[in-house]
Amino acid sequence: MSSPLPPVSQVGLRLQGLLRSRLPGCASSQLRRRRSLKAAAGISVPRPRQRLDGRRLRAAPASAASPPQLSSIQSVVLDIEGTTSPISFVTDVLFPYARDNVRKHLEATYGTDETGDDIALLRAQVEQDLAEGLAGAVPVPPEEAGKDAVIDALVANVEAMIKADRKITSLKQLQGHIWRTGFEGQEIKGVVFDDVPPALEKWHASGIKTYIYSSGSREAQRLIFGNTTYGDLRKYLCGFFDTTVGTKREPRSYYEIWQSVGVDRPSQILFLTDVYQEATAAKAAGVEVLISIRPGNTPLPENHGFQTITTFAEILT
Ligand SMILES: CSCCC(=O)C(=O)COP(=O)(O)O
Repeated sequence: MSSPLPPVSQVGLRLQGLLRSRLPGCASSQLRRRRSLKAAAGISVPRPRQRLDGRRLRAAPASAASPPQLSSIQSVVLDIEGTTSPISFVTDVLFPYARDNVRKHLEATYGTDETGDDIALLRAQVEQDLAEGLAGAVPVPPEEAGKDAVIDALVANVEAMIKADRKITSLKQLQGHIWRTGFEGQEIKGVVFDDVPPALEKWHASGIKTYIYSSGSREAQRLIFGNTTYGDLRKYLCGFFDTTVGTKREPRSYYEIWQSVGVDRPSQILFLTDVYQEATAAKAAGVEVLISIRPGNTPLPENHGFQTITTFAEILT
């Protein structure tokens, strides 16, 4: 499963000589085949946009100390918090919204299948936390104790989980459902850095497939990218991965993503993250990694050994 990365000096940001006959975005080879069949039958097929040529793919000279090469990248996988979006958007907007609305959400949706699933996942997590003696875990009484007692206990657990910034599926799934109300009511807008939309658009146009891998649930990811201050960016994205594929600090998760993305080698995937442990896990799985340095991010360990970027514009021009 692992394939060693080239030395940092050889890893770079120039996406040169990328797939010569790519269709824009997420089009599969099956779609490519359908296009050529239709073309052969004389049916008019919209032409994919011209691939980027070498000149347009040159790395931005200003920010890259030594112009880098990532000549075989076919897919880009993006972390959200600290990479596509400011950490403050997550910690100062999303998390408080979930904390402030968890009780209201549970009260309004108690008895629905969706919330029943959310509660079952939370119960299982709390039982595990209690068995491990985790601080902040509160027993959740059985349903017979009544809706109010169950909700009181759930709210206490969820508040503790949010405070501890736990990246667990049970919390993330519920948060996504709470955020949905905020996005639908336009109380929340997805925030991405200015350089993200143009990069997504250019990668899409050049046939590079871009995916999101976040601890936030896939539904939450779709809400964020579907409702950004730049509009709906989902048209540039080919898929979403969350903790159901595994946690972001385990190499196995990146192996699973590689299998789903479907490229020949993990080294054809570029993962961008701000978290050193995630970068290390991805690298161990043979995936190429760049670390994102954004305002407000946690400083990296000294001698971390990864190449860094401060804007996606360093990966394209
Ligand atoms: C779907 S975005 C919400 C972000 C979130 O809940 C989170 O914990 C951030 O995780 P990431 O893996 O994007 O750093």
